[in-house]
Amino acid sequence: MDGETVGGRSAMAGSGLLRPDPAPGLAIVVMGVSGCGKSTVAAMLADALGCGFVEADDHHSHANKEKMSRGVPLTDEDRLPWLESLRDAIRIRLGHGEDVVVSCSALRLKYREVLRQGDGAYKPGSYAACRVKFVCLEASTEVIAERVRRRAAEGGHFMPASLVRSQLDLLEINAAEGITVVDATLPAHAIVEATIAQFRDELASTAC
Ligand SMILES: Nc1ncnc2c1ncn2[C@@H]1O[C@H](COP(=O)(O)OP(=O)(O)O)[C@@H](O)[C@H]1O
Ligand SMILES: O=C(O)[C@H](O)[C@@H](O)[C@H](O)[C@H](O)COP(=O)(O)O
Repeated sequence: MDGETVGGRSAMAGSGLLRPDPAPGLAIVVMGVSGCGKSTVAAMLADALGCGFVEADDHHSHANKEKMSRGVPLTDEDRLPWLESLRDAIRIRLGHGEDVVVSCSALRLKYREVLRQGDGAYKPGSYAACRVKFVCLEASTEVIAERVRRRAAEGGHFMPASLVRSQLDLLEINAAEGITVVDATLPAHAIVEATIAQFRDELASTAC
């Protein structure tokens, strides 16, 4: 039987039963410099929530990956289509009322503003109301450099250790944005648990 909306709630026509609107879904972007652990944490978080996972590295053009592998930082022009592709992926999930976890460096406010537009109702600057939230993993330069060096030496990633400096130089966090900053040296499962606890009331997902 078709439902109808009554006073912001769905009613089963004829049955008299009121059903709350479905939760609108939440996007959690795990952000930070290369090597901070965002892919590791984001994949575990999506798994725990039973929701979709968007890995930003999978949205880079071949040209972007090739440039970074040569040790050349991306320009904002290189980043824009990448960020827009991630914004669109977020918008699709939120449009379906689903949660989604995204792993993306999102180092600057202007990059995060593109991702926030994944919430079609987002008004620039209304950070608290936005359905796109950010969790930033932070660690010392030494810890980050060691992780990236080890990962590159194992041959599993295009990002060279030489780009760590430019990543750290770009990272900006503005207090007004309300970004959750987490110690990236904590065990990944502890970061996942703390993140779920923080956003529990806003998540559509009940699978954790
Ligand atoms: N919480 C953690 N504690 C210790 N090592 C970690 C942690 N998270 C990730 N790592 C390791 O650090 C390296 C970089 O992690 P990765 O998830 O690829 O980072 P990013 O996606 O931010 O570049 C990997 O070798 C990974 O196994
Ligand atoms: O795992 C990593 O090392 C990062 O995710 C990396 O692959 C990311 O794609 C770059 O950070 C490019 O973007 P920025 O130059 O904007 O950080």
